[in-house]
Amino acid sequence: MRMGIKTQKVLLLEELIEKAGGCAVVDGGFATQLEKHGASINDPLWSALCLIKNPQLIKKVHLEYLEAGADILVTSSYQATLPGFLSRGLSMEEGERLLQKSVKLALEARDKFWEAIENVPEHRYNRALVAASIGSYGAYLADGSEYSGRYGSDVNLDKLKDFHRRRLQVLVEAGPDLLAFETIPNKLETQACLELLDEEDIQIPSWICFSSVDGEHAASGESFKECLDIINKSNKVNVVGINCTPPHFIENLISKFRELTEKPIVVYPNSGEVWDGRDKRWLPSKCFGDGKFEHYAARWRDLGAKLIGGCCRTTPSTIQAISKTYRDLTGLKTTGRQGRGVKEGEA
Ligand SMILES: C[S+](C)CC[C@H](N)C(=O)O
Ligand SMILES: N[C@@H](CCS)C(=O)O
Ligand SMILES: [Zn+2]
Repeated sequence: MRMGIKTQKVLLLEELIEKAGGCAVVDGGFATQLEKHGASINDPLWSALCLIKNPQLIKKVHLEYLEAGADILVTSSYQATLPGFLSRGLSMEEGERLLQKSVKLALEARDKFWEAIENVPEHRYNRALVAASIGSYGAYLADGSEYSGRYGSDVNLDKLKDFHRRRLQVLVEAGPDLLAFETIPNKLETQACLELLDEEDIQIPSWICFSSVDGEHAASGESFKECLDIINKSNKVNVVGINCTPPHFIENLISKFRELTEKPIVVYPNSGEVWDGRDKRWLPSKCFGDGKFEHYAARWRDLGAKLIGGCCRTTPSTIQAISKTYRDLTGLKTTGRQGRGVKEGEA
């Protein structure tokens, strides 16, 4: 019997985690790295502006994260939305093409990198997977509400489903390996994502990641128990976790999630700086600063997280450090620039 696409893609993800020694590395702050290269994204479209203005820079950033050792690339579609593009005077077709392009650029970067590396003797990379980013409704609002979950009384389940539906369809048709729902701040949007995955009968794996501003609850203040109880009933969500949340909250949140779900856990926190949605800038971290990200990351792996990376204000050097830490812990030896993926004695 032929294996369904769902099973194939889930297997790809499981195999990747296994090949990486039990914990695969997600890339780091995508928008952050665009800015490091001089991109100006102080705009309602934020990083998605580069899909219009400088798509080649997007590919370059993906390649930098691959080079650093990322096993999973997250696409540039976090704040790429059809209403966002329409409000800039683009047509529906142009908007859909930009969404497709976000996946295409990541797939091209992955294939280019893998072609260059796969025949290099004793290379230590894994063939990366591409996760299509689906930022929350709050990301589209561009008012910082992905960190509060306060969407206003006019926003109900149907409105959130309408907002997400067409983008989800277009991204899936573009052929990513998985879907990454990012900075989901409340239970209502969780429910909307779950219903859409079912209604659209999505056949690729997905993760749902929450933001948290207190290290205990979802950003809205709702309990993670409420959010995870509904996710646990879905077989369309393969992995759950936290992104764009200060790193000093992550240890407690992994332990909490492990009590609340049997699904594998993904964490990719930010640097600890705090986004000021009104002034559109990062404010210095209040509590984070002494520990190094990769030392925290070793602990997150020990606690059982299966996918670990960085979000805003982390860079390829963060990812390279995490990748090296895991390799050392797993007894994976290095050759050349950046080795991962082959156990000592196997090479
Ligand atoms: C992850 S946040 C820093 C992205 C930007 C935000 N949605 C805004 O546009 O203000
Ligand atoms: N994938 C997005 C997440 C922002 S919170 C980015 O890295 O830009
Ligand atoms: Zn972020």
